[in-house]
Amino acid sequence: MTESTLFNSTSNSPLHAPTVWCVGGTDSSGGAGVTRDLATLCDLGVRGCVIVTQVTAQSNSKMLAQAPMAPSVINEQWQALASEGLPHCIKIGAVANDEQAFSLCARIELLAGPRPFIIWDPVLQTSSMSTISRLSKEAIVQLLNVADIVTPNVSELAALSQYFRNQSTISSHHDARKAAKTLLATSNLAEHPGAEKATLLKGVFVKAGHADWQCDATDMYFTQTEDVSFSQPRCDAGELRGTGCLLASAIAGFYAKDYCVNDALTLANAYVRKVRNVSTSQRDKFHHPKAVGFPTNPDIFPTVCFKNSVFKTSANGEREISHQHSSPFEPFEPFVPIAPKRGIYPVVDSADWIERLLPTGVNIIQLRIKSDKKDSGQAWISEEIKKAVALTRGTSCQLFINDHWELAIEHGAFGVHLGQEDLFDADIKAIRHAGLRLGVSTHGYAELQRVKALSPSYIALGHIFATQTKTMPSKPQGLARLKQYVQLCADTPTVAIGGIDISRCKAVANTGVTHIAVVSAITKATNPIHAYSALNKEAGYA
Ligand SMILES: Cc1ncc(COP(=O)(O)OP(=O)(O)O)c(N)n1
Ligand SMILES: Cc1ncsc1CCOP(=O)(O)O
Ligand SMILES: [Mg+2]
Repeated sequence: MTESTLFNSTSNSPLHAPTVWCVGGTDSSGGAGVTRDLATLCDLGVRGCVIVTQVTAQSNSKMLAQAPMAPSVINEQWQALASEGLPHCIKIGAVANDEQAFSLCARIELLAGPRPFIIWDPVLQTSSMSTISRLSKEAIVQLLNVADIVTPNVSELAALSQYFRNQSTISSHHDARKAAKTLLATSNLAEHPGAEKATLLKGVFVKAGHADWQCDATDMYFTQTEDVSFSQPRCDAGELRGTGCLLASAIAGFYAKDYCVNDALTLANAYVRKVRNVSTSQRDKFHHPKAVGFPTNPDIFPTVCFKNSVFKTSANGEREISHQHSSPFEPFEPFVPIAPKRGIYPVVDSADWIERLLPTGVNIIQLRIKSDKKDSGQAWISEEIKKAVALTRGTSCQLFINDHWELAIEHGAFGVHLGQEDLFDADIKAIRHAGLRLGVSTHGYAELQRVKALSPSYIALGHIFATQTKTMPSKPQGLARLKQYVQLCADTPTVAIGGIDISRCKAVANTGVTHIAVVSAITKATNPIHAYSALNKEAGYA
């Protein structure tokens, strides 16, 4: 076959079923490499395909022989797969040598149309300390420039980053961050003028495995603008083979299942914990991962912490961090939960609406005044909040104020509702101290695991369906995920929001969510009072 017919046979449309191509070496012992990748993907219900870069003859403790594939054999495997359509994700593991790396990168760069997400797990050595990847600086730069994320452990991060900086050891979070930022900087638009933004390295996920300075086991994810950490108590129950491959292939699998990157990282962390818990309880010297399925149990999920950097460009054009917002929430006393009675939660934009809805007996309501009305000025907003507080005082209606936490405290509202961004700026301690309740928005696993550390009065989960009310940066979550989130929230009350109307509210209530928040289903109804009662009844709350 000629080069052009090979490429003509490539379908650019992604395959329908979640699919991951695993590029890497075989491990005859079954502990690591593509052998491990396939077992992980199968456990997660994802189709795994392989492109073998080398065959290794190894036992649990020894490497006996290695045979790298010729680049032409790698190309043939690639073409065989590509003729059936592209996967959602390509996970690259051990690449034996430069020749293989250059050929793979050329394949990836030639992909037209929306590219699969590319995870490079830079496996350099086996756990028995045999080198399985010898790459030059040029090959590393090329791989960094085709990958979306790279997932080194601390030793691999040190080995990769030594080419680009003076320091080669990593013995603190600060070192890890600096090394990761160095890798991110190699993927630079200026050096690749033809490159589209979407093809640049987005993040470096540093696996906690060899981070001996940590008390907890904390995986660290560094992007250009954000640091995210995923912490679990360290698990001393023996060593498990192939955890690096397990974690990277789980990330690939969850991404292929259409989870956003931060959620795929959170789920993969929980998955590895579950595998560890189950697989290391036996008495074998070498533990091999067992199939455990999709993670659902709250106990195995990490605590997630976000740190956002705000950049400023200096006079000489260099971008530097001007300050950072962080959210390592101090251990708070839990916020008082909302009343346990399940119900419809109207979200409205004026005190007049609250006055109109109060006679229905509504027991939770939110005043959400956004930008168009903000033009009326801070004084107007303050007046509206004051009126709303006065209207609900002495009633059983729990009034939450969206965004304006200082005014909510000033006027003595029942509670405040804050989104993820709001949490960086709000004084959570002051809200807690003033005795207000706190509701928080989340849009997936990572955010949920972030806010659980706050012990809020309720956790909002959204958006469940497409909504016309607000432009959302995330995808609709749907009912299946909502059900999983409700389970993860355990005893904390939950609120579903986004695109919920009378035709959907029964199915939403059936997920076990304690409250259903609606904007347009009430404010755009011909008869809002009737709409409120009908929603409550349909959900089975009345
Ligand atoms: C109950 C409920 N859930 C989610 C939101 C959204 O809050 P946030 O993410 O801060 O976005 P804005 O409402 O401020 O646009 C909410 N208000 N209420
Ligand atoms: C404020 C907000 N946050 C997430 S979805 C949403 C709007 C929900 O409005 P609607 O009920 O009309 O879809
Ligand atoms: Mg907000």
